[in-house]
Amino acid sequence: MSGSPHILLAEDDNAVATVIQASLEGAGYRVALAETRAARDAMLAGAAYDLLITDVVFPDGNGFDTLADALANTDGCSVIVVSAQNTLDTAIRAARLGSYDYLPKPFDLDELLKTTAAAMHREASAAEPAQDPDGGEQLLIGRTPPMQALYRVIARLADNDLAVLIGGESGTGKELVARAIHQSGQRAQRPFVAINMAAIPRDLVESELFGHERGAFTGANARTEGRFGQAEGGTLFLDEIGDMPLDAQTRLLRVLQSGEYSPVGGSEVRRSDVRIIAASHRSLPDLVAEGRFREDLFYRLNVVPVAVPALRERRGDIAGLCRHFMVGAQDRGLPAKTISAAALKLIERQDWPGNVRELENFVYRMCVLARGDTFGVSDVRAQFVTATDESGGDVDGIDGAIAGWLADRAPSATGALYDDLLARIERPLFEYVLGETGGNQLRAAERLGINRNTLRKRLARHDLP
Ligand SMILES: Nc1ncnc2c1ncn2[C@@H]1O[C@H](COP(=O)(O)OP(=O)(O)OP(=O)(O)O)[C@@H](O)[C@H]1O
Repeated sequence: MSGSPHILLAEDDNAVATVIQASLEGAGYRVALAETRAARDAMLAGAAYDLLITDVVFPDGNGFDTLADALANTDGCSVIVVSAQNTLDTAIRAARLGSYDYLPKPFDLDELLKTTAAAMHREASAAEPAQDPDGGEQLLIGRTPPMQALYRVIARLADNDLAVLIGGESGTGKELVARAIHQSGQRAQRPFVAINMAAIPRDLVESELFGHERGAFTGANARTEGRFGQAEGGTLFLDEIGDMPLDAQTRLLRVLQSGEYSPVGGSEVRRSDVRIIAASHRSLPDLVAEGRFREDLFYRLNVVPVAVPALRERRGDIAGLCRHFMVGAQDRGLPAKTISAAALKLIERQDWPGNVRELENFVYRMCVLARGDTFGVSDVRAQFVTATDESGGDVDGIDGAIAGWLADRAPSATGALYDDLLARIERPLFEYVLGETGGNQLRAAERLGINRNTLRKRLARHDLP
């Protein structure tokens, strides 16, 4: 076995280490084990490994803090980071350290084996360890697999200037993703400038983007700097790019190709150094097919497509987002509240067609309107009813009502749920049908499809006439 690749596995949890070690050895690798950060760093200095698979949180400190130094002494050892700290910051720190990949825990052993095999065969040039940044403010909340996938893409975009096109439904967080790409990259200290194409009158788009000289058009009383100028050295975020008029698209394409632009009404040529991130909630290929978006501009912007998942595809993030927005509510001067576990379950079942923005507004509304310090199921349901009335659609329906009823009950309560729920449903059902038949029990029984005597007995049980 001495010729097979040698892996150092740094993992303080014995059970996890045993499983990973067995799986790697089963695939033919030699595996050495380090249970602390200090042991890991000492072993890296003392022997040559082809690959380090390392956890992040160790009893003797954060595994990232010493990793760059420890790797500097190795002969280009590849790294796979495995961590339960599933934040964007972890993905970015892993990428910055030149790690081959980052696997959020829990992960699939097959996935680890695939990543290990790929890391063994990768090009040596991919291993340039970069500076390890300090963890910044956490912008994006979410730890579900779709968010992990998104973090990995963002981390890979941090150290280059490739154009990015962000897709995703309205309110999913596209602008936040653009900010995260900016903040985690080398332009972080330079401006991030956002412009929403849908919000600018057609005639003003070019002057908004490139600025104008005094007197360039009626009303241009002073010289202004456009967004390209404001974003110089940083990132320009073009939101709702699908709404950009065709002539402005042509101009933008020219600027992206040449790296130069002139203000409207001016002849001075300026060089531009901005990273372009565009976003659209509409499908740009569809707009291209309809002749409303230039195909060449689409390809220029779509160098790296990034898809932001809808909230209903990551319901597991809803609780964390709710807590995040409840803290945010206090920053906005709204009352501090907590939320019951049952109410959270109800919120998690919603579809949230307006995505995170709708959830955020919902939480703020609850903070203002709910009585008491804790939102309960009834508070949440009352707000859903309001939302249904506002949208004219069925937000929750009978499934939601049953979920809410169940959520009010202790999970350990057993034995009577079925009868209790039927009794709860029977009363309004009977009342409604008897109302329709003017109190005629025979016709009500026919409509209900049950025996008249059965109906009579049940009515007596509910004290209904
Ligand atoms: N993952 C997230 N963590 C925390 N807040 C989020 C997250 N995603 C979205 N938000 C919040 O939801 C709101 C909407 O996000 P954002 O404006 O980025 O969405 P968008 O996809 O750009 O929307 P639109 O398509 O309408 O422009 C913002 O207040 C943002 O802060």
